[in-house]
Amino acid sequence: MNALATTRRLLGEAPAGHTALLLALMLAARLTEGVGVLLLVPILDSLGGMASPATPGWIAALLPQETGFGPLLALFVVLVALRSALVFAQQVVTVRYQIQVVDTLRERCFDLLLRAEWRWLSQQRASDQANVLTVGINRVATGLSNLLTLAATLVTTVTYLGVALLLSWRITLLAIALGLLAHLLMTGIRRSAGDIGHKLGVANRAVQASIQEGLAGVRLTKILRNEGRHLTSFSSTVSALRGEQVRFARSSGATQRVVETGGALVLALLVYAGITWWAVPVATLLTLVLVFARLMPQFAGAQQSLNLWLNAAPALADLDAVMDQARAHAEPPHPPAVVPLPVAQGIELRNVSVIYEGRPRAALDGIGVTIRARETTALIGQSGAGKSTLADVLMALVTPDKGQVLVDGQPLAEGNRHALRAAISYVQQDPFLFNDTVRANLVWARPEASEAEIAAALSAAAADFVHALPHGLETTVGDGGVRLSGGERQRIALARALLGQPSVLILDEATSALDPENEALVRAAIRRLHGSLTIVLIGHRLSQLDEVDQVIELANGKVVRSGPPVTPEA
Ligand SMILES: Nc1ncnc2c1ncn2[C@@H]1O[C@H](COP(=O)(O)OP(=O)(O)OP(=O)(O)O)[C@@H](O)[C@H]1O
Repeated sequence: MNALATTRRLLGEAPAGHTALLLALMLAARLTEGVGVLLLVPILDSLGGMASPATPGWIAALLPQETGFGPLLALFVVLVALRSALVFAQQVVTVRYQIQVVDTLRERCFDLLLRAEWRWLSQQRASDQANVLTVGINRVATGLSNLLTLAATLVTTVTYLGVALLLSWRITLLAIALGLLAHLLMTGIRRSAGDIGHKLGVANRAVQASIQEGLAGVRLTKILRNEGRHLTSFSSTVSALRGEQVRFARSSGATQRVVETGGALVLALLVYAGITWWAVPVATLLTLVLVFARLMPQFAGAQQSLNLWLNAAPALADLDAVMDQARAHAEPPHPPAVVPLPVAQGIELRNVSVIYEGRPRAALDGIGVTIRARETTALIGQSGAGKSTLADVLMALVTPDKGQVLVDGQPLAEGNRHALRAAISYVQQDPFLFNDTVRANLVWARPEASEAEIAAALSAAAADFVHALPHGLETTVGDGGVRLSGGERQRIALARALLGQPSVLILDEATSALDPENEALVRAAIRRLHGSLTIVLIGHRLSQLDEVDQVIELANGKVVRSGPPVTPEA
């Protein structure tokens, strides 16, 4: 995406009224400033002592007859105060404008990601998405603020040039010609700003991934005593980022200094031309020098803003790419109030196949199984056999590439995916808990749950230990539940799943990481639930087959065994 398209895209995000107000404020502030500058000519004239009066006839005609030095100065101060008020209003509106555009973009991107198909999401790098939503969007904000500064600078430049044209068109045209030449000479610098911006995006993603993965795997890092290696790899990604930042600072700093020096040269040339070639009156020349002296930093600022904008533009392109992909993989929208499907008879997978992109082998290959209602089904198989994928199909998280899902004998309609999901609760091997209280973690499944329902769910999940915690239900569990043991986390996750009042409960390796005591507690809880709801137990092998009505064994994405459990010979 080039910078122009990016600009159009960003402005498209802003409410038109806001853009118009901002431009109107910029224009009014700059016009007031221009009038104030023009007023300097009669003020200088009124001081007397000038060789020849310079006030053009049209300015004199606008002023009351014989306006003295005092009233002219007072008018000047009023104009400066008015300009300050307008600039202040413009600054406030600019910040609001910027916040609104950036927050809208961030929220829309986050929403698109949350509503994307799980199959696509699971293949993305979460740290890249986090980077786009944090660092990337901040770069977009910086870019936008520079774009607005650029707009303000351009309005100021046009106003000043207008004032200068009114005073001396020859000097002004010479100044414009020199300015355009300088702009052309800086083409290379602008191109490099865009290029560095792109590299900064890559470097930022690497740093984010390094932080996220480093922190997520800190336990393993400690065990393997790999702290030093992690730090080295982190430092090298950071130093790559810093390298790009320094390159950019050097190129934009050089631009400023070149513009500053070139500016002095241009100013000297203009004064020389004004005095020796065109005999411009001193008051006019002094005012013009003031105008151009103020224009030089504006010009330098415009170059700087342009560079910063070009540098930030790739971040918006990255954001757009993520949003486009998420949009392309969006799940069908669901109605605001989802009524769970009853799942009174069961869920049947008929000849279901799932092939992940880039994988030579199907994760599920022509699967035909029925999960019967209010029975407990054990889904077993070696690692990679396809168990989790099958669970994802059952939960309507993954739509099969081939075959059908039938709920109570009816093919599952696209629009009913959320209704099926609402009927199912899922507990995974490493349950996810928010860094909040136990209560908040539980009611996440059903915000309207009563105290009695919470207590019943805790009891059914053998999680009554919660009442003995220092603050009971109000105890904070820490990041991901670190302040609880694995077994406690698992039982809270089970209680949360039960609080959702599911028809189907899927436990994905829910006990495999637990010690025998905790495993026995969770298993006993599951046993008590037998017959009251549909349960799917996922595991590599089934060490304890009690209360299991059906065993489905998968290997290489195919069903290799299905039927009642075989009781070992006594
Ligand atoms: N998001 C994904 N993208 C690409 N391939 C995937 C994805 N998820 C699973 N697979 C592949 O699909 C196959 C089945 O994986 P799945 O996770 O369903 O097996 P599993 O039986 O649950 O394994 P485990 O017991 O190790 O969790 C594997 O070859 C796996 O690598």
